Amino acid sequence: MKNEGFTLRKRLRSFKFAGNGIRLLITREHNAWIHCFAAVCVTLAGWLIGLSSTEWIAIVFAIGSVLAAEAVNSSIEALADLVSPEYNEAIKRTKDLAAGAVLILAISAAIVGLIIFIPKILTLS
Ligand SMILES: Nc1ncnc2c1ncn2[C@@H]1O[C@H](COP(=O)(O)OP(=O)(O)OP(=O)(O)O)[C@@H](O)[C@H]1O
Repeated sequence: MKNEGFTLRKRLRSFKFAGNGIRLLITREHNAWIHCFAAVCVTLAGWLIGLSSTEWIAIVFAIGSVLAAEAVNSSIEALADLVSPEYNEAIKRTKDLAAGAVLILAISAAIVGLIIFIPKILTLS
């Protein structure tokens, strides 16, 4: 918490906390399960169909962006629930905006997937 000096040990500890955040996302957040399932399906499809390096870069960024947004959304929800468990208009706006950010990235990721996969699927048939 305090701004103490730089040490490698503390930086490594930060990685451990971040890893715990990823573990919480994957084990506790139901929406993240859906994103992970979609990510596994897209990765398998990409592997079977055969994607170029550029296409993999787009897919990896799309998957990473959605999961990262879901993690931020979940952390905002957790904080909001702590600050105001009772109904509050500002909390509603905050949660809806955070959820909207996830939806924007999920739609963008779906469009990226369609742009990459549709031409390949059409040439298969
Ligand atoms: N304290 C609150 N005050 C006002 N509105 C709230 C409050 N808590 C939740 N909401 C409304 O309910 C919606 C869903 O909130 P919730 O925290 O259940 O998120 P969720 O998207 O269902 O996430 P999860 O499925 O991970 O629990 C919010 O987007 C918001 O519109």
